[in-house]
Amino acid sequence: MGTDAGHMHTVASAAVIGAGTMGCAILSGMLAATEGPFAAVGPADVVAADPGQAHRDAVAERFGVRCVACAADIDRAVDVVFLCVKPQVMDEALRQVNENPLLVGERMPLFVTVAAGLKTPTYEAALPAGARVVRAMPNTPLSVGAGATGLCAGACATADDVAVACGLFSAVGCAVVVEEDAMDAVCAVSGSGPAYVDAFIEALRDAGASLGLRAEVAETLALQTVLGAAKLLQETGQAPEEARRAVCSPGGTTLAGLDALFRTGFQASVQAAVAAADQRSKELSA
Ligand SMILES: NC(=O)C1=CN([C@@H]2O[C@H](COP(=O)(O)OP(=O)(O)OC[C@H]3O[C@@H](n4cnc5c(N)ncnc54)[C@H](O)[C@@H]3O)[C@@H](O)[C@H]2O)C=CC1
Ligand SMILES: O=C(O)[C@@H]1CCC=N1
Repeated sequence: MGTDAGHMHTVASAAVIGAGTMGCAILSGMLAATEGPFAAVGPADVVAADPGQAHRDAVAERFGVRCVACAADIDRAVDVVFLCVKPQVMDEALRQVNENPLLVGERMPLFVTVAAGLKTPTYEAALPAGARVVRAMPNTPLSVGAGATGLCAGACATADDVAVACGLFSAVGCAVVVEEDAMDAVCAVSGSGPAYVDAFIEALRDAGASLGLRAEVAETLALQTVLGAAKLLQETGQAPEEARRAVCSPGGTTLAGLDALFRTGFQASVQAAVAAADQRSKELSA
């Protein structure tokens, strides 16, 4: 990595191992970045590795980056390697990284992993001693530039390494740094969170349909309401409690609705969902 005048490390080249949903979101973020550590990275500086020919063709076409079948085939040294394969095949992907002297030689890249459940010591044990690892837990809205990512540093990662990883995830949403023991909670809140919000939109749509709205109309209204409520909070900086009160007229419809929502256990349901996901994340990483 080079150092610019502001002493912030800049990235000149990167590899993405696993060009699926997350890998493509990361490719898109790094190639679109006009500021931050990835600002200078262009398609010619990036290589993607994926065993799926269809994936490779799609990625080459969409991003104009070079594609190879696996990490062992990467034919250049890079500054950062993003590990974006499923946890179940991470062993194999790391074995292929280890087969490549350009990736595990004297000048090792920074490794940034997005796999759920696998802890940084797992990577540090699989890679040569001294490997710098940053673990990230993004979510699916990353692919539309609106991700929420929690990150933590492995034992050998430097503050600059964390800043580099944050720079990427901030380009496609927001990024927060946490201790590794908080990663299960991050997974439970924001990693899995888009699915809870989807379930809420489904429920709001179905409730509207049960009142006689056409399902498409109810879905359009439910979706835009969730998007709009989140945008209002983000743009005004209001607390959700405050924004919620602004919707409520005394003796009006919203208070009647909220009363029923809370009486029937909405907060307890969300609490239970996050606790169950946190527990499952702990089991998966045990
Ligand atoms: N989908 C989600 O909501 C989230 C996923 N994650 C993590 O992101 C990682 C990737 O997930 P997705 O992108 O959703 O999966 P995906 O299935 O869309 O992409 C994985 C890609 O890895 C490729 N692959 C398999 N073996 C490989 C190998 N040895 N070398 C190179 N590529 C290989 C597959 O062909 C596939 O294209 C997972 O570890 C998951 O835990 C993290 C946060 C949220
Ligand atoms: O469901 C899962 O296990 C992964 C982690 C966060 C989102 N998807």
